[in-house]
Amino acid sequence: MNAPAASILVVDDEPDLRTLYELTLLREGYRVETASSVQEARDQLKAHRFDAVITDMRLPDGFGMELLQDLRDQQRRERCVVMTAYGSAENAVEALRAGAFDYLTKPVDLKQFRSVVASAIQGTGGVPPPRAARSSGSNRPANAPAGNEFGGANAALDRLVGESDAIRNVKQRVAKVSRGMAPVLIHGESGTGKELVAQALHASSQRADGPLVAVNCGAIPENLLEAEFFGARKGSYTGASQDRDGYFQAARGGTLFLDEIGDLPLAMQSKLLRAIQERSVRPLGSTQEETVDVRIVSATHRDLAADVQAGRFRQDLYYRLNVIEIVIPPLRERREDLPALCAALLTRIANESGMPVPQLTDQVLNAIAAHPLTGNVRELENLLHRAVALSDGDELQVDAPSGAADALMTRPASPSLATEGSAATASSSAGAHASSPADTGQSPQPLASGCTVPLPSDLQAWLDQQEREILIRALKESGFNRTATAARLGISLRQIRYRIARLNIAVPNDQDPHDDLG
Ligand SMILES: Nc1ncnc2c1ncn2[C@@H]1O[C@H](COP(=O)(O)OP(=O)(O)OP(=O)(O)O)[C@@H](O)[C@H]1O
Repeated sequence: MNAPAASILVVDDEPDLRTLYELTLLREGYRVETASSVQEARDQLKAHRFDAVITDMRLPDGFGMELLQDLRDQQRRERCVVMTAYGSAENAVEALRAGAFDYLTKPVDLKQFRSVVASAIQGTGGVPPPRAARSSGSNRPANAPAGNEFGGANAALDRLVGESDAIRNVKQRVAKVSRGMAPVLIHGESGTGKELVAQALHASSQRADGPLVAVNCGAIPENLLEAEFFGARKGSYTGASQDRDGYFQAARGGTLFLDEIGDLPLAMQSKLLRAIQERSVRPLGSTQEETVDVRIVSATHRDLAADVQAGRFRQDLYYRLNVIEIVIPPLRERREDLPALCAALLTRIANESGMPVPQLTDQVLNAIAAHPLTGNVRELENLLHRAVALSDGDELQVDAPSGAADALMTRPASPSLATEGSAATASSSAGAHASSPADTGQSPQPLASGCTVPLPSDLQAWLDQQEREILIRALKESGFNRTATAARLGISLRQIRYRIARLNIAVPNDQDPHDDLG
């Protein structure tokens, strides 16, 4: 039995245009009703359910936005596409922010019209005609739930670990805005999970079966940007031996994730803006425009508003990309997520290396929490990778943060500062009192008075040098016996080996009988 074709309500007060849209849609195989005013549209919506509503913005008795508002207030399933006058970017952005699925600019390009309608009815339950389904670039049957390829929308959201209010908000926002075409700008420091959020947006959208193309805008040489983004025809530049698609073409029917968007040079920003506005691109060396149906998600760690002020980023592009903003706060502002994140990351790391999941004890958690983790979840992930690599059996060995190393270097005589537990003293510097685990994650304590260490211009090199000198001294004093040196400094054998290797210390043949263990 064939499912009924998708049904669409077209609202426009100009009879000629209404007829044009109606005929176009009927020819595509949809069922179509029309209305010429807000009131007529309301009557139609009272009497029928549709899959999509396409409405002009200006109507004789009100605005298309009112219909959009009605649909939202009544929690109706119809997706709404708003038609706005050419050049009124504000209206389009306002409509998207208010929950419109997408917008079209007048005079409407019929090819674009068909493609936008096709993507609006995807996943609504209404069946798109075969031709429209093809042009949308998706292989998924119209009524299949979104998110199949990535294990479902929920699975994608579950990968975003954290129970803090901040992460909860992020997840709610992803769930709310994923179904629609509104561009999303994700803002967060490096390593906070921007790419993960982009993946969740894609997987929760009706485009989940289409491609997700991720581009690091800062990593592409400037002279290749245009060809990489828009494609190139054979012979259009030296080395272009055949036609090739760009990111826009590759992302057709899916999502284009533009990471580090703030790194895009100004000239390319203009070209990108044009592609987004026109929904079409012209490959290098081609005379033909190609329509592209992609959703744009971008990300940045920069303050783009400040970049706009400073003239480094185009205001109109910022406005276009930032229709919906998702902010991911740094890890230091959501320390309560640490236990869940550590557990999830450890499970992932252990599974990847085919080993049992190590135990996450309070002591280990405290040692991890002692790190300021300015590199956010990525740094946490690296720390756990190292902890697993250095672990003695089930026991995770968490590196002391460099602040603690500082304490270790300047007070080698105090064994209590060099024990495993000293990781919790991360935030205290030389001479400062060891803080309790509850102090973790706070800003570094000031140096105790009387400490006259000159400020190094390269902290890491300085710390390494101190560590090196201490290790060499302790090794010499124990006759280059690594086990004894490790015991003397209160660290494990594995850790001392790791440090000796890291600092490239040449140790004469060690006759330590334990040394070849592990
Ligand atoms: N909430 C989270 N739950 C689970 N894993 C996370 C979370 N946030 C980040 N990660 C993991 O941390 C690592 C870094 O995340 P991601 O690459 O998404 O960050 P990013 O903000 O895009 O970084 P950058 O700006 O440096 O590109 C990834 O391995 C990711 O899976």
